[in-house]
Amino acid sequence: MLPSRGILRFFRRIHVSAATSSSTTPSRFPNSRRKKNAVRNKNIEDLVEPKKVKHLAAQAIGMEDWIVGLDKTTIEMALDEFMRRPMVRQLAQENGINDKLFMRAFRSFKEYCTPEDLSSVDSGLLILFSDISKGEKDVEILYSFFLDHAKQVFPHLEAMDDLRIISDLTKPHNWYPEARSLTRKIYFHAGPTNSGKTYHALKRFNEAKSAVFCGPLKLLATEVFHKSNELGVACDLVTGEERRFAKDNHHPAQHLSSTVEMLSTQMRVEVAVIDEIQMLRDEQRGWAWTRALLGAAADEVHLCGEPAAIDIVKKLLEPIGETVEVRYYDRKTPLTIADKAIESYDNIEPGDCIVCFSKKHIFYNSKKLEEHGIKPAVIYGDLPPGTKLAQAAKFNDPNDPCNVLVATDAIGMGLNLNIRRVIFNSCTRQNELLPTYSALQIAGRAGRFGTAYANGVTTTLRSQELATLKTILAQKIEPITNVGIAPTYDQIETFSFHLPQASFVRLLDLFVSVCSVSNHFFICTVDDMRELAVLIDQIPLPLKVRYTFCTSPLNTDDKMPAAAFVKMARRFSTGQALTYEWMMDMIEWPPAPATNLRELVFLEQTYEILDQYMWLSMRFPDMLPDEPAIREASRQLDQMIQEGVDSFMSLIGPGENLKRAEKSSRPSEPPRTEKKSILEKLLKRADLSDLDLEQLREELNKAKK
Ligand SMILES: Nc1ncnc2c1ncn2[C@@H]1O[C@H](COP(=O)(O)OP(=O)(O)OP(=O)(O)O)[C@@H](O)[C@H]1O
Ligand SMILES: [Mg+2]
Repeated sequence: MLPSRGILRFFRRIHVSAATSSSTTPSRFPNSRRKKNAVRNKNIEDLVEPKKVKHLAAQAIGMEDWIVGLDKTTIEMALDEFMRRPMVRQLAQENGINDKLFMRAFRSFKEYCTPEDLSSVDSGLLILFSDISKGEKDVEILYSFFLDHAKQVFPHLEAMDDLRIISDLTKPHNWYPEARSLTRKIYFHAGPTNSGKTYHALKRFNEAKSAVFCGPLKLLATEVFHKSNELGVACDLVTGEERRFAKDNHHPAQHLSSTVEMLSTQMRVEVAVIDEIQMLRDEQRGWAWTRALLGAAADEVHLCGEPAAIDIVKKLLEPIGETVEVRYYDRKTPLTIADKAIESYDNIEPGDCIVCFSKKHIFYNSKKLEEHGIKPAVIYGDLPPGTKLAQAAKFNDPNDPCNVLVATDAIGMGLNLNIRRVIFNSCTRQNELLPTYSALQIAGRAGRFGTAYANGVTTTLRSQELATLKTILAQKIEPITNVGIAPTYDQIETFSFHLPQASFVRLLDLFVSVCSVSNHFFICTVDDMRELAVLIDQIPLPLKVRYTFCTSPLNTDDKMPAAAFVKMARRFSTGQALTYEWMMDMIEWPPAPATNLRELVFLEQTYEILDQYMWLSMRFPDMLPDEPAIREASRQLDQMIQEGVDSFMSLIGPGENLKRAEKSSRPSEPPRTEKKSILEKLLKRADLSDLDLEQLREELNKAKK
């Protein structure tokens, strides 16, 4: 969730109005990192902290006479007997105290009943112990005292029923009254990549009187925004960080292109397009597609995506009584798998795109290409949008000498680039084999209809991976059975009323551990949101502000942006506005142009901080009032980064340590671990490719130094 993905990496982006209204919009989410929801696997008893129960100050007069002969040992014996009774355990279970909690509560109870000075114990209890020691009462009589004590130790027990009701996420279709007031017509444009799914949905988008497009990427939303306006259909753009108007903010257009997280479920339109609907399955961002599917308040909802999502979409809409009309499309141009891998950079041709899953490999391949006289365009997730667009435009321009692209799978969704051949640098991402749907998405970028190269080809860089790619691509895409879901802010807030002492981090953990979802859903990963929450846990902020801060798409793995995030939260908490001057002072503006990769990464991270400002400014314009000036600074920075990327070769340089640059990059893309020492590999086999030889040369040179 976070997803991010996800309860919650779940929430990556929050709706624009969320900070100012009590909207039921869930929030957040994620960037492309994939993490498991560690919190989800914990039980509530692992999360709650026992509270210390104090003894009463005053005691009943004459107590000493009633408890003559009672001592600590007698009490301990009675308690141990109590603890062993099956009936006691059963009663405890019925009160929500499972075995683990029972033992923790029991230990506390025992400690409470046996202090150094027995007279500080509750007199009613002492009398019971006295009666038990005389055989006048059974130990089970202690249960009500134990239960009271357990509720003081674990206050959540008192509110358990309420907490379960609040965190019941089993009927998410009921969260969207606006959509439920309509009988929506749902169309599913299904087919492989490059089959015209988005094209057909966008046709309806442009024909309609009012419409919203929900895309998976900022780049795609921006493409739709530009294309619609070029067609004469006035269209605004909304992403997490920006709102652009076809005309001006006094005249919002009837058409809106946005990233899926930004959809307002209160906005009534004729047509809603939800692109890449199979993203419902995404561990971090899935919640945003589920929310859009159930919550888009449109007469017609057009879904575009893999046929693997058809059944689950039908199931999700069943309780609402909405039916789905499926329209199938075939791929418009052929896509073939090459017989041979690339093997040598000498075999790189115009229209080639090398797809890598880490920045290190982006840099490595760019360097190699430039050594072979090829100057590639470069696209990866951390680049600012202006740089990405400029690189894509350069690559797409038939008159530009740049005709080779090196990119991460950031290009994997819906984009139309002039690629003839998609070359996989590797078939594994984060040490896991690429899933078939992901490999098909990426390979599907080759041979886009209407581009210079109609016949798409895919292959690998190294021959030993080609068979793996073939196997992956030959597999059937499994139908999607579960979709992501995330709670709304209101649910978290109500939860907090019952647990006023709990910090926000604990609140999140408790929510994830208690909440219930039905069969077709999973809670998106909360980890990214939680990481942000941990950073600012000690800073006093109202819940809604804290929540909003934590739903921002900031990457906490990068130290510099994380530190800036804390400083911004701290300043916010003092009630002082985050001004342009303050921001510039904090980031020591202006930065120097990058002369090496590390400095380029520094610029990217500075950009991330400015981006964070713009994101927060959309939600708290009064506290972050200088968005225009910050945007201008971010534009300048985008330009500097663009120049840096354009002169990649000089940045990488012969002695540049790619590992060091990678270290500062997102660990969402860790280095490949399967890349063993080439010497080890050679020991196992006899064939040697050019790439192997080059790697060997490098390793030997390094060893020499
Ligand atoms: N009928 C058509 N006439 C003209 N151009 C078309 C037609 N259908 C598709 N195209 C163009 O072909 C390209 C691929 O189409 P589109 O982006 O709709 O494919 P898709 O199925 O959505 O692919 P993906 O799964 O990768 O998102 C686009 O540039 C689109 O404009
Ligand atoms: Mg598409």
